[in-house]
Amino acid sequence: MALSQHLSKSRQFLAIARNYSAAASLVNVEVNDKSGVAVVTLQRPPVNSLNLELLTEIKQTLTGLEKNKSRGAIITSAFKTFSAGLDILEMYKPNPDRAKEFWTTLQDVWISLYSAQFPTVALINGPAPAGGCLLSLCCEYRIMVPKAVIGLNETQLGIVAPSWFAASMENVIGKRQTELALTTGKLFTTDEALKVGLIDEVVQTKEEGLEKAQGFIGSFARISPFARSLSKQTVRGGTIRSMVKGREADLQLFLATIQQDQVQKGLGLYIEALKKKQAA
Ligand SMILES: CC/C=C\C/C=C\CCC/C=C/CC(=O)SCCNC(=O)CCNC(=O)[C@H](O)C(C)(C)COP(=O)(O)OP(=O)(O)OC[C@H]1O[C@@H](n2cnc3c(N)ncnc32)[C@H](O)[C@@H]1OP(=O)(O)O
Repeated sequence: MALSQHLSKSRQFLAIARNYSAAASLVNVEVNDKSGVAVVTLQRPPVNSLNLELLTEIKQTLTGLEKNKSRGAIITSAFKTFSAGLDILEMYKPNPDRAKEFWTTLQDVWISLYSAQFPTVALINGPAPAGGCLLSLCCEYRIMVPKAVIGLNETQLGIVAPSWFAASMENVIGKRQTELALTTGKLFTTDEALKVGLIDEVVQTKEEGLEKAQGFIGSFARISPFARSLSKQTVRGGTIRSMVKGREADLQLFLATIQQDQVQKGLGLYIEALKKKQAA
């Protein structure tokens, strides 16, 4: 499709996305007029913790981008935190039906973002623990600001990162580093993340990050989108197939795990600690 035609379609999507954003407003989508690349900004205050509503909007946004054959997407945050990960309140004293929908929607978001046909970049403009890190690991390229942290720190909450969280990290930094990171619940500083390959670039500001992200996506201008996306599928297909095959068992494991007394106690203490931190 010619770029002008494509941009016209993108603008239509933007209009729809804006209308949608106006109604719900947890995700803002802006399509760059020149490049056709969508900047997807998470905006659930205060820390973009991923609750059912935010995950649902992310899922709908990704579906819209895929339908409109997006040229690319940059995922970032409107706040100083990229994302605080899963909303702990979705797992603490949960309503079983909501918990089921919550986890299923998280799985859907992972599948859509991990297998997106268009190029994806995470512009990590602040801390990205646990589910925040997972979102960025689904992308093809990660750009991060200094003085932030990123990692799958689940063990520090007394819970275990599911196998597809671990696989997402392993595909980026390898088995050895993933095992060390997961068993300790390590949160990498920006410098450490760069060293281990968990992120690709460090930028000083979000604006610089947006330019770099556009540059990364622009680097595919002369590559056939068909060949590009099939190559991505070749590399990621095994991980996606195994997640999809195991998703019902994964859901049941999640529901059973969060009902355990020990897990509930741990989550309760963690919530208290977060609140005390703010009061101090
Ligand atoms: C094999 C096993 C299979 C299945 C297993 C089953 C289950 C396990 C799977 C579970 C996977 C979980 C993945 C996750 O994502 S868990 C969430 C982990 N997140 C964190 O540990 C981050 C916690 N937050 C922070 O460290 C800081 O908030 C942060 C650095 C992000 C920002 O710091 P800042 O100083 O800017 O803000 P705060 O004052 O700390 O926070 C502001 C308010 O936001 C609340 N908050 C923060 N994080 C969360 C969160 N994740 N969920 C809900 N609420 C959160 C915080 O309490 C403050 O609230 P108020 O006091 O203002 O009410």
